[in-house]
Amino acid sequence: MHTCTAAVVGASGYAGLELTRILSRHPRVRLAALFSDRWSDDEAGARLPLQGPAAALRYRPLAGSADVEAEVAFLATPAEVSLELAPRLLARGVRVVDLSGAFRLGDPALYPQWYGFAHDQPELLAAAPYGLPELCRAELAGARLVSNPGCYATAIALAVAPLVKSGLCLPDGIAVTAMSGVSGAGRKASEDYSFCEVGEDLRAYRIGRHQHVPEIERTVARHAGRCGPLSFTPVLAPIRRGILATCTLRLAPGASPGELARALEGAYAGEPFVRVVPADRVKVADVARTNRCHLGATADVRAGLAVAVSAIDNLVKGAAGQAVQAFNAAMGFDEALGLDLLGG
Ligand SMILES: NC(=O)C1=CN([C@@H]2O[C@H](COP(=O)(O)OP(=O)(O)OC[C@H]3O[C@@H](n4cnc5c(N)ncnc54)[C@H](OP(=O)(O)O)[C@@H]3O)[C@@H](O)[C@H]2O)C=CC1
Ligand SMILES: CC(=O)N[C@@H](CCC(=O)OP(=O)(O)O)C(=O)O
Repeated sequence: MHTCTAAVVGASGYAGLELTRILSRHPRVRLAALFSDRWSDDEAGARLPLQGPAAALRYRPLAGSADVEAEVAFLATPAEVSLELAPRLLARGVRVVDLSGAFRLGDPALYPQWYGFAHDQPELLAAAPYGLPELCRAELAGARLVSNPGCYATAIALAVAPLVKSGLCLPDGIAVTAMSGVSGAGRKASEDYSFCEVGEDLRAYRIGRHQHVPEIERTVARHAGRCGPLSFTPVLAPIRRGILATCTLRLAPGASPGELARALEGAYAGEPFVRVVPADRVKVADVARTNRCHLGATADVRAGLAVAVSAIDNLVKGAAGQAVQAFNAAMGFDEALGLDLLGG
């Protein structure tokens, strides 16, 4: 049975740590290299409670990552860093799963506005399959470059896309508010994310201009045929991890409340990581440290609106777990390999 050698770049970050944990226990993966500048030469076992051979690996500086001797590299790096690394690694025959937004939007013209940099890899951008297996599985088999979805985008697209596709909700006028734990911002040492600023507080940010807006619109449109401009308000919440997204959609004429939950159940029947539950039972605590998304929908008939609620762990289904799920799909492995130990 083939065992795939893997490297994690950005291994000292929150997503990189989670990837290291998951990959160190993946039955078809051997972790071969961990790249981190700040932890260069430290033993992985001294930073994380790892078991097995992964504990003896030493972090290596990112400068040497052109020499990645692994079949697959997981890039848990900022988007500009991934944009530079991915083509170099692909040219050396290394398969790449990128956790950043560098390859998510399809169109290079969108990058200056939403990510603040110009994109110089239009061919890779056009060709990179989107690593959200529940909605884009067909693209993933054999992929050499996987573009892993954003955390908010995962929670929101999984809730919204089937409701629009079913015709029960309209593609225009969708509005979403989603709260995220602070780990969503990465290991930033800035005042805004310090304990005293974040603790016991809630605040909205980047209203209507968050980088996941075009990603969500693209994913819903590809799955459901159309998605009008979507309004998104992210909110920073005083928890470590987890996202709760509340999505409001206009009900189509004649759509009945009971049909909404049935549309979600039909869309995700047989999916190991998506559970449909009553909308007021969707809880971050139930998905924390797992690769699951819990979601539900109900109708506010008086207002003519559907309300869909979705919860994920931003570091697992929103980042590292999803990356491993998409990697499994690309390799032809069972999608749950290495992820089942995180909790069923
Ligand atoms: N946190 C989350 O919930 C999610 C994150 N993502 C994406 O995954 C990627 C990693 O995120 P996350 O782990 O949160 O980020 P962190 O900030 O926690 O970690 C990023 C890591 O990348 C390395 N790095 C390499 N080059 C640079 C650079 N120029 N500037 C800063 N860091 C650099 C750093 O390691 P070192 O200094 O040791 O080399 C750092 O630890 C990002 O693209 C992020 O947008 C996606 C979905 C969810
Ligand atoms: C709380 C918080 O700050 N969250 C991050 C989510 C980052 C993410 O998912 O990633 P990409 O940068 O890869 O799109 C944000 O809003 O930017």
